[in-house]
Amino acid sequence: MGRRAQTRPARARGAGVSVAPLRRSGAAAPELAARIAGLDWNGIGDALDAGGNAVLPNLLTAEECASLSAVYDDAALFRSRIVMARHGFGRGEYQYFAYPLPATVAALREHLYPRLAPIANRWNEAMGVDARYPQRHADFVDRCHAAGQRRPTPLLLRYGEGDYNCLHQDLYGEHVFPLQVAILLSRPGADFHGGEFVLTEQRPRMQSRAEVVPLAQGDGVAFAVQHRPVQGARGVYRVNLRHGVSRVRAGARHTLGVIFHDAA
Ligand SMILES: O=C(O)CCC(=O)C(=O)O
Ligand SMILES: [Fe+2]
Repeated sequence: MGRRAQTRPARARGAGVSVAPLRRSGAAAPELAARIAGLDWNGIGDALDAGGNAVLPNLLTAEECASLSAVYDDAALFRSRIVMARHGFGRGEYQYFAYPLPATVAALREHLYPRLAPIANRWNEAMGVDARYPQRHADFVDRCHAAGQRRPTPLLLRYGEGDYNCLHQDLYGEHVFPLQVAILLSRPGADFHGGEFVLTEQRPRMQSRAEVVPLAQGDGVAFAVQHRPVQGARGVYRVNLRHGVSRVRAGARHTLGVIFHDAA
C-alpha cells in the first residue's frame, strides 16, 4: 500500500526568510539531536499511550522548515514523485527522498527512532505482536534492507489550494515500524488556511473517532502507523488508525514525513 498527494506548482515561499542550502550528508546538526533529547519524552509516551498521537513542539526551526520546503523543486534529491489525484490518494503531490538523505532528514530518523522504539516494543508486547525493534535505527534499516525493503520512505509533501490527503496508512512491506512523525513546514494562518492534520481510530465493533492535531510551523506529530493497544475492561484490544489532511482552503502547505521502515 502506498501513499498520497497535490497538483499545482507551489511557489517557493520566501517572505524574507533566508534559505540555507540543505546539506545532503555529513555531521547533521548536533543541535537537532540536542533538541530531540530535550523533548519531554515521558509526556510524549503518555500522550501516545492515551490517544495514539503526540505533538513534538518546535522540532525544526523556521529556517530549517524553509530550507526543506525549498528543496521540493530540486529533483536530484528525490527518487520518485507521486501526484495524488492519479492514484485516488487525494489532491496535491509528494516526493520520496533518495539516499543519501539530506542531513536534517537523516538526523531526524536517527535521533527520533531510539525514543520511539521503546514505545513500539511496549505496544507490540501489549498487542501480542512478535516484532521487537533494536535500539539503533541503522540496525532496523538493515533488517528492512535484508528483506528487500531498500527504498527510502522519508518524503516531502506539497499542497496548494483545494488539495487534501485522504485517510491512509503508510505500509510498504512486511517490516513496519509502528510509529511515524510528520512535521509541518509551513505557517498555519499565514502560508495556508485549512489543511489540518487528521487522525481516525477505528475501534472493534464501534464507530470511528476522529481527532485533529493542531500544529504550528516546525512542530511534529508522532502517531501510530497502523495499530495501537487500548486497555479495555476485558483486556487489551487493538485499534486501527489512519491519518490524512483536510482540504487546504488557501495558500500552500508543505510537510516532511519521517517514516522509519523502508519500502519494497
Ligand atoms: O501532510 C501531512 O500532514 C500528512 C503527511 C503524511 O501523510 C505523512 O507524513 O505520512
Ligand atoms: Fe502518510
